[in-house]
Amino acid sequence: MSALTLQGVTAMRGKRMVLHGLDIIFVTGRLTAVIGPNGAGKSTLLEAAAGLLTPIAGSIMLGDKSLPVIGRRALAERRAYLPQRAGVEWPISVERVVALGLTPALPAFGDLPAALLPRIDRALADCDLTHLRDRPATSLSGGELARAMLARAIVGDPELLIVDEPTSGLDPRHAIDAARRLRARADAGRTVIMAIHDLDLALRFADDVVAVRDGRLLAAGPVAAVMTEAILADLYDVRVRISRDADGAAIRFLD
Ligand SMILES: Nc1ncnc2c1ncn2[C@@H]1O[C@H](COP(=O)(O)OP(=O)(O)OP(=O)(O)O)[C@@H](O)[C@H]1O
Repeated sequence: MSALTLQGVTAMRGKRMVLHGLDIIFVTGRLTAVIGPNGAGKSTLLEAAAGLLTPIAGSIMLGDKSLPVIGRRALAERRAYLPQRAGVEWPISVERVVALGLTPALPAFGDLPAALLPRIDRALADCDLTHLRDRPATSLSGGELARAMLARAIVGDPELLIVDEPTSGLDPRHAIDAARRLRARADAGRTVIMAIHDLDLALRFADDVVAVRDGRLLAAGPVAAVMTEAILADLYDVRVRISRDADGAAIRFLD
């Protein structure tokens, strides 16, 4: 299992410079939350980390090899990426959508190998989708579809799991379940990276936090070191209070 190391990563979107020389290590066996205001560059950072956006400068290494050296095919077998607005264009079943996460492990033609079916069953159950498995994915609610997309990302048990806003649109029960799933992948030794706006979930479930503002690293490190009132106030430009009680910590944004 391998850490993901970014060195001096600079990236553009169209003609705009969006990431400016980022140095970050995403540690194996840890769940890292990427936080920051809208437009900070979180999705761009995740796309670059997934090898789907090529930086104009800097390097990204998975273990001791850079992503271009690993190559697209081998990378597809080792990492899964869930984009922010994942959607389905065709009315294929939820089960089929989840099975797409196994594509790198599938033969090019024919039915799904029976040996892979238990993995699909497990991912469907983990994301509370068993009762929806035969439904066309195009008929799902936004939150149900988000759960199907998360199931697709985790079904292959990738060593590098990168998810962009995995809890967006989910009700509290399913959001907590999703965060717990990602936590479990990290506990199983995978490198897990999630961009997230729900800071209470980040505080509760993440090990490390990477705070990005204007395409630059504002802070990175263990949750307790980064999710402080001072750093969050600086990051979001709003007053912040973190209150703690027997049930844990909660973040309040003040005017
Ligand atoms: N195709 C594009 N062309 C030009 N600029 C883009 C493009 N895509 C994104 N951007 C810009 O890049 C910057 C970073 O966008 P990005 O989606 O990475 O931010 P983010 O932190 O994920 O935001 P959010 O929290 O709103 O999802 C933003 O200013 C955005 O407007």
